[in-house]
Amino acid sequence: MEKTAALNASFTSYSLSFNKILTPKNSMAAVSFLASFSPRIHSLSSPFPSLSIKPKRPTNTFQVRSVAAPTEDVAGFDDMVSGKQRKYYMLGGKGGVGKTSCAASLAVKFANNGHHTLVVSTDPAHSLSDSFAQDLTGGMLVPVEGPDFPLFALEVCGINSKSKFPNKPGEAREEFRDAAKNNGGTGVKDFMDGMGLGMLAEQLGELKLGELLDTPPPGLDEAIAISKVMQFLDSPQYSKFTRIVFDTAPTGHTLRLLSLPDFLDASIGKILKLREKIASATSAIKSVFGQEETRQNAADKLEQLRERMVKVRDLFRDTDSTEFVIVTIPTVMTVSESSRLRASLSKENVPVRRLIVNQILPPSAFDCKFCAVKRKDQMRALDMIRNDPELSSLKLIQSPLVDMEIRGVPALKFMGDFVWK
Ligand SMILES: Nc1ncnc2c1ncn2[C@@H]1O[C@H](COP(=O)(O)OP(=O)(O)OP(=O)(O)O)[C@@H](O)[C@H]1O
Repeated sequence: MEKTAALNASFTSYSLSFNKILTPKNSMAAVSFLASFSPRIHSLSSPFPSLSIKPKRPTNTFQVRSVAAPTEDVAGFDDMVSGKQRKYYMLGGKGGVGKTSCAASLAVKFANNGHHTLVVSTDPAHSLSDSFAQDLTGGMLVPVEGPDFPLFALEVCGINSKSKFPNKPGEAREEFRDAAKNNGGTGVKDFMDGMGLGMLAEQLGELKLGELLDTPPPGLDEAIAISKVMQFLDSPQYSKFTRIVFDTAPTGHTLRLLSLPDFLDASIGKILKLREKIASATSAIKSVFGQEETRQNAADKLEQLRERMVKVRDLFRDTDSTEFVIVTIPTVMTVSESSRLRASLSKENVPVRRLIVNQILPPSAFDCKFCAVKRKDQMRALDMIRNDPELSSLKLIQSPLVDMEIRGVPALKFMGDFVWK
């Protein structure tokens, strides 16, 4: 009872703070612009109930159909929300394009449609707390206040986080470092160099172990975080979650994360094989590796790590339960990167169906010089999408640049209503 009252009070205060940002004047402008974007905007509930939503068609309107013609019909939000079997949505793209806002708005919409939802940030630089305007730090499940149905958030593996959650990056790295070191890391290489065992040392060198240990492959933290979240999700306590939304790290990390299992597969396999060889070489070298039991533990740890990475890769490839949504903005550079991301995801067999083009300039009858140039630029980028072999087949979701920061549950609901249709 107390909790409900607290939730309501908090929701009201969020609504109030949102209303403070959205003045009746700019809200009206935003709403009529949104109405011009799609006929379905009629159903959008304005943060100002007294304002009616009148669709009008300003001069500079982008036509969805003229931008991209998907080769296959991709179902809309109705399909994303239907069914109680668990589904995963990963949102990714270049830094700053609006991944977190889109992920958070999707999570709010799932929760408001009756799904127990979990939104997870695996981006080492989290912004879920900022996006929801609530403190969601701590590396544990935190209830998000505001949505109609339970929504939980989890920020994992922030580089500087003081997380209590057992997968902060320090631990992820230590886990990897320990496992690899016990199986023939740089210490062993130096030792063998000193003993004149050049050939074996060379073989170790080939594995680039020093590099691996000093700078663990980018994407490792995120991969370990995702794999641990998956471990939790297998437990009964988490079985209630039917929609899991991942706010992933910027493109580069995601790509490396996808190639990581293969990389680790090869490296770990080699490390384990080499360990056997070296272990039987001399008892002096054997002593470097410690007791048999310790070696076995370390070997098991490495093997577990490899298995978990493979699970993460399999999750990304599961067409029935998973979808990767690319978020971009209409600039040539960002669209080019999105195209490369799509190509890499296709190569890894990761299902992608939708492309969100965020921050499109609102239509206006009177453009200033700056806006006119900007609009032309955006048109060029949208044209690129239409002609891009990787992107043109995706369902295009156009999301307008709004004149306020998307922050807090009411704002995210507002955004969700025009992005997720
Ligand atoms: N359509 C939009 N209109 C106006 N502001 C937006 C829009 N989309 C996102 N923003 C704002 O842009 C900023 C960056 O958004 P967000 O944090 O969602 O991006 P991101 O891709 O997750 O960034 P990062 O890669 O740094 O995590 C935020 O201040 C957000 O409120």
